[in-house]
Amino acid sequence: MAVNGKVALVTGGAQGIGRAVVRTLLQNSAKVTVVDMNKDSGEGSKTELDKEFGEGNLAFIQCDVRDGAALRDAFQKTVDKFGHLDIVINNAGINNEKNWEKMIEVNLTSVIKGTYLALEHMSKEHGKQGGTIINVSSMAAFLHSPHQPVYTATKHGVIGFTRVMADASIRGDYGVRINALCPGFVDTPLLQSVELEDNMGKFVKFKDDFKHSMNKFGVLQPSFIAEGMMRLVTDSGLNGAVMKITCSKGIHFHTYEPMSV
Ligand SMILES: NC(=O)C1=CN([C@@H]2O[C@H](COP(=O)(O)OP(=O)(O)OC[C@H]3O[C@@H](n4cnc5c(N)ncnc54)[C@H](O)[C@@H]3O)[C@@H](O)[C@H]2O)C=CC1
Ligand SMILES: CCCCCC(=O)/C=C/[C@H]1[C@H](O)CC(=O)[C@@H]1CCCCCCC(=O)O
Repeated sequence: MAVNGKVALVTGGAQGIGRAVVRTLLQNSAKVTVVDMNKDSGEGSKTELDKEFGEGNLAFIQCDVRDGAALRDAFQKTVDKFGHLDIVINNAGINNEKNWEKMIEVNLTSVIKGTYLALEHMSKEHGKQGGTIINVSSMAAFLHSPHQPVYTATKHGVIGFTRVMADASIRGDYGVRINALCPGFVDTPLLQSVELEDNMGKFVKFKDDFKHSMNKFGVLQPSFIAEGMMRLVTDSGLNGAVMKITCSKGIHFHTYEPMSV
């Protein structure tokens, strides 16, 4: 898929990895809607990006992705403003083992909601033109920390759901490619959460273990993750792929044993 002229929706696009991919999409002449709960970050990011890429290419919609009606409205507003939808990146995520029910809602339930809403606006089963979806998981699904049981569970869930939906898209001729992206540690504000009892609960006493892991595995830049995302967007041969991005191996893919049946 060529990106120029395409319309993208990115959840959690106001900062971190999401903001990096929003900027890359704009650099490639896409129209973008940023869906994020943080009004200040979202409006600030829009102001900066409008200065760099001109007005009319970026919309910011304040929305908590857990609010299904608001998320549905954000998708519709995107289509109303830009005419169609081609790319959806379900990126919004948190690290909160203390309020783990909320974390499941954000990291997994909202990714499912975002995927289904994306299909409503892109799938040929709904008379649309096709498109591509990226769901953001984590390397925590392959090399986990004992201090992140529910974060790890949500990221495993994203992979499982994404792989099944990719198969469903083939079987149902949706015309939509659906892939997962699994970064290692990335230099964003999310990493600061390991220091906070409000986020880690009883696991906060193990924060030095995270620092050790970061030193051992290295910390990636958001722009590199955006590079991987753009490959998932543009490579029409990728569906059901699980892209891994690490300091040691760069951008690569997980391979699964073929199913025996
Ligand atoms: N930073 C890292 O080391 C890694 C991050 N990831 C994943 O990448 C994704 C992005 O993370 P980062 O950019 O690092 O985090 P971040 O904390 O820097 O940015 C996350 C963005 O999502 C927004 N957000 C959070 N909850 C929301 C909600 N309920 N509704 C709407 N927006 C919401 C925040 O306002 C923020 O703008 C997450 O899914 C995270 O789990 C995966 C592997 C490593
Ligand atoms: C610290 C807040 C969690 C958000 C960032 C994230 O998803 C971190 C994942 C790490 C998890 O906490 C434990 C890990 O080891 C994950 C990173 C694994 C990187 C593996 C790199 C392997 C390699 O380079 O070969």
